[in-house]
Amino acid sequence: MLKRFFAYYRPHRGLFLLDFGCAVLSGLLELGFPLAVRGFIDHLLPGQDWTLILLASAALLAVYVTNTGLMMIVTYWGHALGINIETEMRRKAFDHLQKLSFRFYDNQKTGHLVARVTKDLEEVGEVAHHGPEDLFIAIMTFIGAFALMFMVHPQLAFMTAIIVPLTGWLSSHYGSRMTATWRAIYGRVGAFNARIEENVGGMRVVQAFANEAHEKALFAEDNAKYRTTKLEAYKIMAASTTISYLGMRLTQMVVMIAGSYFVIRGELSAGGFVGFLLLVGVFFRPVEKINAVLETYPKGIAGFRRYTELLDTEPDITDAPDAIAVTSLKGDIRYEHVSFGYGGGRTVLSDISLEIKAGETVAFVGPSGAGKTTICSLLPRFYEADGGRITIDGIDIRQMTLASLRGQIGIVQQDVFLFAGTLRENIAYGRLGASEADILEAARRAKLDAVIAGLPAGLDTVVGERGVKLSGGQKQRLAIARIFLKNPPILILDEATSALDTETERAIQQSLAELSVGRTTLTIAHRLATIRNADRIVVVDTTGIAEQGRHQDLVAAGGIYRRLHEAQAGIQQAS
Ligand SMILES: Nc1ncnc2c1ncn2[C@@H]1O[C@H](COP(=O)(O)OP(=O)(O)OP(=O)(O)O)[C@@H](O)[C@H]1O
Repeated sequence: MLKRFFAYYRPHRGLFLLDFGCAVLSGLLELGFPLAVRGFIDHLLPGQDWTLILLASAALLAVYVTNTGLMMIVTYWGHALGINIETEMRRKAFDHLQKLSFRFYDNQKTGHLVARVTKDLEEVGEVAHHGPEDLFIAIMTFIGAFALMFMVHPQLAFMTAIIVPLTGWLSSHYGSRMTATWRAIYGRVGAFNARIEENVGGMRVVQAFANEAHEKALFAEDNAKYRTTKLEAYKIMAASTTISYLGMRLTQMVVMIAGSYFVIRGELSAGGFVGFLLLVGVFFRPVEKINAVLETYPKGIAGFRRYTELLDTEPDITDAPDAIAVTSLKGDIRYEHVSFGYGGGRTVLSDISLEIKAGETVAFVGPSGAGKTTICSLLPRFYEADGGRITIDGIDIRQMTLASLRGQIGIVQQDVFLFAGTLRENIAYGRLGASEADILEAARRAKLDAVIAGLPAGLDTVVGERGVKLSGGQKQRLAIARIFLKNPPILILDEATSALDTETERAIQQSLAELSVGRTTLTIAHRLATIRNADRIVVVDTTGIAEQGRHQDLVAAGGIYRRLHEAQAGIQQAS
């Protein structure tokens, strides 16, 4: 994992060396300070020469200014290095999300995924900046301070060093506990992100059912779990900082007593004594650093693990190495012995074979859950068939690049997803970069022009999140306009109008019929009246394709379709 982490430094080698070099230099200058104090007390004070004292002070000032400059470089460029790495990781994570299939998203919570790309990577960025530098400086300062203490007074130095094993034990003990706790915290953050996301997204349902109290209780549970885990982390943090503080003060006491003894015996100068006490402070700085590291490292490591987990999720639907980019397909579709299940051992489609001619309109009907939507979802490869194959114009769809295949298929669903931008942006989603004239033409063909003309901001009207500011019919029209703009040879209309009132449905059906002209159309409808004119009706039930043919023929055949037809005709008469 470490190797994988450091690979991200490669493109920023120069920046890393600059940051690292400056940080090391700054650490060395800090290390020299106690020695300067020793020299000051032992050599300058007795001489009482103000010229020398002022000269030495000026030299010290120069060192301070240099160090300030170094620290500025480290603070800015070090963080720049961190954010560069974080940005690269975030780009990769987001790119990877685009490649993962419906099957992956079926099993994910949005909030968890959002946390991975935002908060997790922020922590990784922090570690990327501070990690190697802090560790190196901690070791350098530790060894450097000890060497200097040894130089000043070896016996005192050994007494101080007794504390070293304690420090080592502290860092490894608290380090592993903190990593585990931070992992848990991230899990909790993901859980309540998901909870908030779902609550806000589904607020209309929450309020419609007046289930606010239920939602509050669920959230309170997640929030309390987060609090408990965070308190656990703070407990570890408090213990480690207290112990290291106590360690330092105790060592200083030992040095005070033993140092006084050596000064009285004339074995240590006054300057050496003060310098040594300052060195004890420097010696303990790595311990403080390690405490800081204990806080940031585990967060970063936990974040990086979750990031790599995401990157390691192999996309299950990808382009074959020899896939071809298809353009202008005619739209002859064949399902050959296709089988499929969503997992868990249940087969949804078993040995389905079906041929649809270019330009033909085929309607799928049948009981709920029979697999009508599933049949259509396999065509753009939203899911991959487990057995058999699907071809368009004789080419296996797995031999086409995903982007080009999906570029040939337009989908209008009952639940239209709109982005929070303007009408213009949402229509242009059908063909990014389309001209104003093309967008207006598509809107006209989808009979959205009257709606646009009635809006003060016209095409620039903001539709609200998921298009909440539009009516169901308007959203459908927008979805149709998108497809007019995209102009694909194949259409999938998935229960596109079943949620609309009869009049709007009729108007939209007319637009859909216009959209279908000259395109191979697969349509799924619950209301048989809307598909009566289809070239062919395919009846799907749990056994597969039960019957197919034109409306009149199927009614005459007296099978499932006839029963469905009579049931619906009965309902319509009754209402
Ligand atoms: N993403 C999914 N993951 C797991 N199972 C699924 C998924 N989507 C559908 N199913 C299951 O597959 C079966 C077929 O579903 P499908 O949506 O294709 O039926 P349908 O005929 O279109 O139904 P409806 O008319 O109610 O929309 C159902 O039993 C359903 O529960």
